[in-house]
Parts: sequence; C-alpha cells; structure tokens
Amino acid sequence: MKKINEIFYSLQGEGYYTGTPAVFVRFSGCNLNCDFCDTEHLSGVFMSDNEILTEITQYPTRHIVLTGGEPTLQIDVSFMQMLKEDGWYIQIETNGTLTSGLSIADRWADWVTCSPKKNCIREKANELKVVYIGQDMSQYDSFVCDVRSLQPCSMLNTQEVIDYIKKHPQWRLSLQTHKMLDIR
Ligand SMILES: C[S@@+](CC[C@H](N)C(=O)[O-])C[C@H]1O[C@@H](n2cnc3c(N)ncnc32)[C@H](O)[C@@H]1O
Ligand SMILES: Nc1nc2[nH]cc(C(=O)O)c2c(=O)[nH]1
Ligand code: SF4
Ligand SMILES: [Mg+2]
Repeated sequence: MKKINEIFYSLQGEGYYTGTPAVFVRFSGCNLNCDFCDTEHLSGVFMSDNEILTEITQYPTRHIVLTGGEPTLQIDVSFMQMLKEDGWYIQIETNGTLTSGLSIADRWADWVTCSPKKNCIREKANELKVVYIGQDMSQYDSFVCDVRSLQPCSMLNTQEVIDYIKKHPQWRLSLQTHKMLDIR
C-alpha cells in the first residue's frame, strides 16, 4: 500500500515539461520540512498499486508526475514496473536526499527532476530545479544534468531570478504557471 495525498490531472506547471498534460500522484509525507514548502502533503489515504493504476488510467495521457511529499520514500520496483508495463512516461520530482530513492528513480523514471534541499546527495538528474532563496549558487556547479531550471520562491522574487539568469545563462526560468493560471 502507498499513502497518497492526492491524484489529479493537470498541466505540468513547472520546469522543463511546463505545459505538458500529466497525471499527478502526490505521495503523502516527507523526510524534510522546508520553511517555504507550498504543499500540504501529510494527509492521505492508503491505496494499493492497482487502485492507483485504476485511478490514473481514466485520463487520456500517459505522462505521470510522481511528487509529494517525497515520492522516493514510497516508490518501489513493482510500482515502477507496473507503470512502465502500462506505457507511462514517468517523471519524478525529488528533493535528492534519500539513497533509497536514488537507484529506483534512476533505473525506472524517464525524467528525474531534482529540486535539491539541504543534505542533497544526488549529483545528477535530467533536470536540476532550484528554488531560489538567495542561496550560494556555486554549490550546484558540479551537478550533472541536461537542464538547469531556477524557480522563484512562491512567485515572490521573480525579478531577482530573471536578473540572476541573465547574468548566468546556464540557467533557465521555471515559473509556477499552474499558480499563475489558478489551476491545480
Ligand atoms: C512540493 S515539492 C515535492 C517533491 C519533492 N519533495 C521536492 O521537494 O522536490 C514539488 C516542487 O515544489 C517546489 N516548491 C515547494 N515549495 C515551493 C515554493 N514555495 N515556491 C516554489 N517552489 C516550491 C519544490 O522545490 C519542488 O520542486
Ligand atoms: N500543475 C502542477 N504542476 C506541478 N509540478 C510540480 C508540482 C508539485 O507540486 O510537485 C506541481 C503541482 O502541484 N501542480
Ligand atoms: S522536500 Fe519537497 S515536499 Fe518536502 S518539505 Fe521540502 S519542498 Fe516540501
Ligand atoms: Mg506544487
């Protein structure tokens, strides 16, 4: 059983796949408690893998976003295998802090988006998606990835992020477009 906070169909609001229709599975619970976290993820109901599959397959896409909370606390091989056998393109949003989640995500996900938090142990991903809170950005220099996305925190410091990116063009802007559009 997995503890699930919510399952919904929307557009990917952030990062490289912004605008892509996707089913979101938000796993309940996290190993961190970031000050700026914009998500209520503690509540949830227990669902079997088959119940999750029944819920997600009612939508006309096969792009899934595993998020949370921290999805790497709960994903396992049989869950990921089930999704691949059903033809899903699996994107995972992770804080990059858990060794347990590293191997499963890297082996089974088609796209790993790492939004590194303190004690991040992940050193590579498809996408590095940093929430900008004025931190020392040199800590990300050695991170290996295809895309470096920089995201304003709670849409409050967008101009500062734009200014930073114009000076450091290896980064690209990630806006939380679902919040701008007032969709989920
Ligand atoms: C709620 S987290 C869940 C996945 C995972 N725990 C993580 O942190 O990557 C989903 C995404 O929202 C971002 N996020 C959380 N709070 C935010 C905020 N106030 N402003 C901008 N992005 C935020 C996270 O950094 C992460 O990229
Ligand atoms: N539309 C939409 N896109 C998202 N991309 C990442 C999200 C998340 O909370 O992980 C999220 C979310 O909550 N909604
Ligand atoms: S790691 Fe992600 S879900 Fe957990 S508290 Fe931080 S932003 Fe929220
Ligand atoms: Mg969100």
